[in-house]
Amino acid sequence: MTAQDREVEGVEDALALVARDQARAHRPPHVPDPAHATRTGHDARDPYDVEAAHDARAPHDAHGSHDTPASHDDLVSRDARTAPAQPPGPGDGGTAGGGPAAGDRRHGTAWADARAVAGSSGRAAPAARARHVPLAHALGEVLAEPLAALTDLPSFDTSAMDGWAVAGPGPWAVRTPEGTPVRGDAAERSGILAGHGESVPLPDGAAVRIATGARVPPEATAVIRSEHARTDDTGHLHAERPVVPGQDIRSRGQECRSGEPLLPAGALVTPAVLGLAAAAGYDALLTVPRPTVEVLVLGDELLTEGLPRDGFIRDALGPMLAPWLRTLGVDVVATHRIGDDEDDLYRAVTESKADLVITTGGTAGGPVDHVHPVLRAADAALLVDGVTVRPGHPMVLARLPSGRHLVGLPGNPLAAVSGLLTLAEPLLRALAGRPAPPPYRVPLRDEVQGHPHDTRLVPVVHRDDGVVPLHFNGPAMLRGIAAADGLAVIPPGGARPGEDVDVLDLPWTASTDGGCFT
Ligand SMILES: Nc1nc2c(c(=O)[nH]1)N[C@H]1C(S)=C(S)[C@@H](COP(=O)(O)OP(=O)(O)OC[C@H]3O[C@@H](n4cnc5c(N)ncnc54)[C@H](O)[C@@H]3O)O[C@H]1N2
Ligand code: MOO
Repeated sequence: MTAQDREVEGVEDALALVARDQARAHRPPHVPDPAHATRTGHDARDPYDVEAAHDARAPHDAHGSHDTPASHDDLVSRDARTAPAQPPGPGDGGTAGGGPAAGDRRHGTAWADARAVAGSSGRAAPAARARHVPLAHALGEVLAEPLAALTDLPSFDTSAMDGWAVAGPGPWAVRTPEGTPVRGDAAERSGILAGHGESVPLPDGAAVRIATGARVPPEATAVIRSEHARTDDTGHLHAERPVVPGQDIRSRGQECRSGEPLLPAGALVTPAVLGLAAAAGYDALLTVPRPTVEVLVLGDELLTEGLPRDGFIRDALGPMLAPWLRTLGVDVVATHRIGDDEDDLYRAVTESKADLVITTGGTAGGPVDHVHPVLRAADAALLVDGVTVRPGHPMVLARLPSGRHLVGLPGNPLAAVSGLLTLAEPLLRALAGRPAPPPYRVPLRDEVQGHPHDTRLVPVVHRDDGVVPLHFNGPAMLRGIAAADGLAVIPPGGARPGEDVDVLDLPWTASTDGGCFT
């Protein structure tokens, strides 16, 4: 690990903490007013107005030249929408050199199909060996077997209050836990405490001082709270309100019986699950290990610090991906920066021991775009080669001969986010044994223009009356997504105001996701 890599790790940890803190709020606190985010002068124009127009001129040629001037006529409004072109189904089993998935760069796999292929490829991966881990290390993993109670809970009849255990009707003769009559202060001090062994049975007409959490003596019929009873000089206890049999006694097995299933296999181990498991008698849990991921950031033009200069730009993906991935419950083993060198990339890909290698950049057909040549040389099977989604259409999913996976994210930063959510997230969820969050739809507040044939993923922010699409959503821009709390899935042809659209939550806004525990 280089000094730079170590520095990046530090930044990532800090961002992971920010993510965790933000997960506590339903929506991120920093989300600006969408009116501001969407309508601040002409710079806030949807950049897709330009880039989609180019794409619409040559919608079937992801890698062709885009030299036609932009025209507003090329955009497709929802009203004018015709039935979207049916892209081919997901390819599977092609190789990087050809085959059903590899060949059709002109269309690519439909967005929903690409996600399904990624998920099923993760599920089909050789099952990661579940193993027992101490409770302290199980947070954020997934149960590989149901959590069954190892004991009754509570495991004995327990006093729910500080007070007096009594048997039968009162008044009661006060005694010590051992059965000796007692009065005055001595009676107050001689009670049954939590953590003490079983005391002698309490005969009818007797009372003994008892603490919250202590074992109720056999034959006791109720517990009376200290504030609801008084003792007299003769060593008797008097209730100051009616006593209901069983009151303030937590009876053994009230919460569960030994062997009773408490949670199903596949449940995420949250802090509450750790507490329940400990209460139910567990020292260790059988869990699916977190998938491991190695991130390879490609590009000779990337700087890791300071201002962009002389054609160099800052690496936006190195600082973003590892913490984002950690919110998905994975173990990011390293983020490495690799120049535009094919041999280095080949070595890094084929020597990685991670379950998933994620590359950034180099997916297109430029002179130093080495992802496809390396996958060919590594004899990888291309499961998804291009997706009909904007941004991000050159994304790629491959399975290496070792059975490990590679996701190639396009270099444009928002395109990389699109690839992350389209391919990496469903794959990693499946590898981790985690269920996908239930899909949900929300009305769109403002119209979003569509691509004629491709799905669009557009950063949005939730408001009471629906989701508001944010501008600055071009493939190279992170300004929109940084202010967003979700990505709206815009079907080919676009969506009108009020139309329901699918929304993908960002992990730091989905507090039920479990992603904040990493
Ligand atoms: N002739 C064509 N060229 C391109 C097409 C096309 O269809 N025909 N598609 C464009 C689209 S869409 C995308 S997306 C990109 C994908 O390119 P690559 O995956 O090969 O990525 P690069 O060329 O390496 O980089 C693209 C862009 O992103 C910047 N970049 C790369 N890495 C980072 C990073 N870590 N942080 C910030 N920015 C990064 C890079 O400097 C480039 O500007 O291809 C288009 N080209
Ligand atoms: O539009 Mo590219 O697909 O920049 O992602």
